[in-house]
Amino acid sequence: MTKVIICGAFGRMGTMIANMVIENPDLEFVGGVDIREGTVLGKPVVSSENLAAFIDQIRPDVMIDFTIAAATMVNAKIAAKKGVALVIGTTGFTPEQDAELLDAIKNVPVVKTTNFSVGVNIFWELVRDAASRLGDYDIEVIEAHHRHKKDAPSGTAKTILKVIQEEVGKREEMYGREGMTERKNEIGVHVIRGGDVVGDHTVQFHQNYETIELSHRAYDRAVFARGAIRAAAWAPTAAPGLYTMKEVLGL
Ligand SMILES: NC(=O)C1=CN([C@@H]2O[C@H](COP(=O)(O)OP(=O)(O)OC[C@H]3O[C@@H](n4cnc5c(N)ncnc54)[C@H](OP(=O)(O)O)[C@@H]3O)[C@@H](O)[C@H]2O)C=CC1
Ligand SMILES: O=C(O)C1=N[C@H](C(=O)O)C[C@H](O)C1
Repeated sequence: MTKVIICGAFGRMGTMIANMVIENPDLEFVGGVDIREGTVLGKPVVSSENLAAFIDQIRPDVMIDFTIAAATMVNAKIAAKKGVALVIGTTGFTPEQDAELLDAIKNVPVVKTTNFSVGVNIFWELVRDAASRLGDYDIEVIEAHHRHKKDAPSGTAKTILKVIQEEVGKREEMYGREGMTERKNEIGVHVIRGGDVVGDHTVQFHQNYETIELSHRAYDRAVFARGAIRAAAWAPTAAPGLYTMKEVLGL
């Protein structure tokens, strides 16, 4: 049985993942980490200050992290120092934070992706294919999320931009437009926040007289949670290193 701890255990993703872990015969939910201490599904939840001692006592195989970037910078480093495999879903890292984190946790297997849904992992490949063929089209990226989301643009949108840039060459990213904004050879990026939108991502390719639009829409956080669970079962079996869902899903 793979022993799992969840960082961000009281959060939207954390609670959903905890409920899926207890339903999975190959995984055992042994506790959590969050800002407040307490319990989730009868298991202890500790704060960052007590995480190292908690790991010594509980000896988890893997920590799943869905928090905020500043918290991951602390908690993932503690877990990696103790040899615990990592599944990281948190988004909103600066490029500097990302580089520092990945260097600090390179001694353990790490599955880190901005989106754990199978559909989005396929969607990124469709976007790559379209961008490789439509490099002379005007490209716009649009994402929408619930009113509580803290980071913008979404991690998934940042990955979309990276994929497009890899195919069409480096273009300036234009975040929203206001005033006199004649279009240049740029990629437009637009962020919508409201209500309980789970996560929508659209890429538009415009040319005179035609538009091609690719969209992914998540209707339930279960699509992310399920992917994180698959990654948690897989990560402790892998050699130390950085992986994405491509390796977990065998894409
Ligand atoms: N990769 C993917 O597939 C997905 C990624 N995400 C990402 O996951 C992250 C979390 O999303 P979501 O669950 O909606 O957010 P929530 O705000 O619901 O959950 C985050 C939890 O982390 C807690 N937290 C804050 N600081 C710390 C800390 N220092 N140590 C431990 N816990 C802490 C929060 O506490 P408090 O509320 O008290 O601040 C909260 O309970 C976001 O970055 C989001 O973008 C989300 C869905 C899918
Ligand atoms: O915060 C969210 O909710 C989500 N965050 C991830 C992101 O930033 O891309 C993934 C998903 O879109 C939901």
